[in-house]
Amino acid sequence: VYNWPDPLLDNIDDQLHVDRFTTLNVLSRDCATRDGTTVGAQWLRMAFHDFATHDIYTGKGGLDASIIFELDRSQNIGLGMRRSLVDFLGAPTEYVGMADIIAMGAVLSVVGCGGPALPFRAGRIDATKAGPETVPEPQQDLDSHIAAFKRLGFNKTEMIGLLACGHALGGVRQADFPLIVTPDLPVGVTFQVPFIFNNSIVHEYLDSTTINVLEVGSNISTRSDLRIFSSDGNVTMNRLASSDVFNTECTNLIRRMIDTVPSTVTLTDPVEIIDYKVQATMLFPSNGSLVFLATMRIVQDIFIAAELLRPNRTVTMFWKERYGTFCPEKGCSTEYFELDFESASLYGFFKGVTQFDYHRFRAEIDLNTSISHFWFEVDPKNGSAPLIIDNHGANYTIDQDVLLFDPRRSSFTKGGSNMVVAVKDPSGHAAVSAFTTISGSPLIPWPVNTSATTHFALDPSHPPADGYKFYSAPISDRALSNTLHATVSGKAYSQWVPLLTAPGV
Ligand code: HEM
Repeated sequence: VYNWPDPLLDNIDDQLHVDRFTTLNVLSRDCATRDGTTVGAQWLRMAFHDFATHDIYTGKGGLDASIIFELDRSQNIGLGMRRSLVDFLGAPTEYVGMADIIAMGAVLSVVGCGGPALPFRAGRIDATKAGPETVPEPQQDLDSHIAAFKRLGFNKTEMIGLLACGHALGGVRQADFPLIVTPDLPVGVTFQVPFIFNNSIVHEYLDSTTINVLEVGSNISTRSDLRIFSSDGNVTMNRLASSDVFNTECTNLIRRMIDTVPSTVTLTDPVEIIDYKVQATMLFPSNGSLVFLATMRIVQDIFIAAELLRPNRTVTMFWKERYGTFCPEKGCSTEYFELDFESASLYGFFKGVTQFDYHRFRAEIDLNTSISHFWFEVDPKNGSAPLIIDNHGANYTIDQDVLLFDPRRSSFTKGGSNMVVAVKDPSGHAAVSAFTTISGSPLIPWPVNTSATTHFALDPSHPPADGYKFYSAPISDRALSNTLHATVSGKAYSQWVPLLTAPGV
């Protein structure tokens, strides 16, 4: 169960289900073509090669993004690898690793090309170095492939299935494999004719109409698909000729592939859409009060402007004081000031959600009594009882009001931002820093995120106000997210800042 705050599940939920949250949904949509193949094919191959370093005997390797350190190997040749990493570059955060994004790429590639919506688990941990050189290669013989897949945790039947599922997308490029795609063949040879995820690969194999060079290429030693597909007398391929069986088995096999992680890693349960989700919270001092911003996202299963569908529904935010008494017994409250909505991703559609309604709240909080926790009441005004949304009874707790990101005093320019932080600190000598996750690295030639720690200084252009002192520091425009840290009067505080602005700032 998701409980707020949970930066990992929070972000994965958005990436998977909210169409415009990430470019990955947009890139993978309609099985978009690129480089003579499809974006989805490039992503799925990437996931396979990352997984292919696993070893069931040692429990090491698997979906761990070690591929980032393995790109110079001949077994990972291909433009698609680097292209995929560039696609994925902006998607990880301090809490979401590249390995989760590579796995998500496989899920989005299948669904984006018309295949089933695979369950997605989160929590993979990124490797810090290369894994073994163990990706199966087309010139190897059948016994080597059986042994390689056994080491990956897949028996012969499962190997045939996973290969048929994987080679439903994409093909072999002459530029990458000139000895396989020989000059008598077209420059790019696809594994199956339609550019969609279905079992044509199986039918074209069974009725000998295939153009897959790994089956019928003139170089016999690299006909690895043929050797594998025929290795059990076609029992598996005949079974996969049913498209229902193909979809069910591919769901299971590709899911197992992307869930193959080092034995030290524990994945979450499959990520489901969060029905009522608190987002974009910010608390900061402004003109004699504390401003508190929050968004309540509610899922919808009908695509229609929220006002038309729910003319009477009210959504109210409540909160209680941190110190003393100020609010009425049932809490201080406010209505939302804005309602907008976003379309669900294709993957979200598969889970029955079409759109998300965003109720934006902006509360003026009494400076002296501050805020300790908040919750919501959703009244459908249709005769059914109002619903209390309170983080499954635990309330949405604001753990401190000492160290706060101040979006109004911060300024954002093209070259980055001047981040201003408010600290309730009588001494004026707090040690304030930000741990920043940065997209890309100037030091390494492949796309990988890095991190940096920035130290803040008291900012004379923002004089003390409302009991707070203001510290500032420049933050790179490539910052993906920041976590603030401060030690005030010997006590450590931290605050995660995934967003630099929010509706209502
Ligand atoms: C014995 C096992 C396998 C061998 C020898 C093999 C070999 C190959 C080769 C030579 C290519 C061409 C790459 C290029 O031209 O750049 C390719 C492409 C591809 N492979 Fe495999 N593969 C194997 C298993 C798998 C598996 C298990 C999957 C996924 C589940 C997979 C997914 C893909 C995809 C999606 C492509 C197309 C990439 C594109 O079009 O950009 N392969 N494979």
